[in-house]
Amino acid sequence: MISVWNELRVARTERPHPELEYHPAFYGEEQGRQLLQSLCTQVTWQTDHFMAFGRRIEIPRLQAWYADPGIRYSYSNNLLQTLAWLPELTALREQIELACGHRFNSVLLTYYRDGRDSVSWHTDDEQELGSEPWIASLSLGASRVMQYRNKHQSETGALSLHHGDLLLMRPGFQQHWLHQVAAQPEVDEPRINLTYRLVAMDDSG
Ligand SMILES: O=C(O)CCC(=O)C(=O)O
Ligand SMILES: [Fe+2]
Repeated sequence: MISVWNELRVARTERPHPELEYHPAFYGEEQGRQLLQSLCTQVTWQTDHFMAFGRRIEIPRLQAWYADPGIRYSYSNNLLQTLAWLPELTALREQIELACGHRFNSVLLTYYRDGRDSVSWHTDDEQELGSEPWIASLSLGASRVMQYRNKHQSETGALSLHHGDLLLMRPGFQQHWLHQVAAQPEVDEPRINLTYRLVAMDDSG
């Protein structure tokens, strides 16, 4: 597969680093609007929960998980229900694989209904992703800020992710950095983020 990433611009952050590759407007404006619209209505959005201090708390966003047969994925002890691929998501997967020269077998969709929805500091370092994951993240809809901070030093950064932008997180990013999309109460439009991942097959049956 030919990688086109060498033609792309690296994220313009306060201090750009080699573990992020940023391709603004990877997806066209109108094409993106149509995809956003169709995902809003066709995806089986799930409300997930986590346990804290003995209480079951709803996470502040909706999610959906699409993957090849045999792939199972859980985070924070939540096993995500695997849905069968929608044609739109398969087409996008091919486009993204071609652009970045990496294979993906699953996608986590996150629906931020408005600026009150968020995802707090975390790293995508589940065991199933292996030690050196490539994760491709496409943003649709409202612009939101992704912040990241180094796990070992005080270094931080932020990136404004706009409609149609593609961000490739290289191996090393999950190992050394945490990231979050904090609440931005002034945002009243929805946003969908898709993170394509390569998850190891579950052999446990
Ligand atoms: O919404 C984003 O840009 C990031 C989402 C994220 O961190 C994730 O899906 O793991
Ligand atoms: Fe993440």
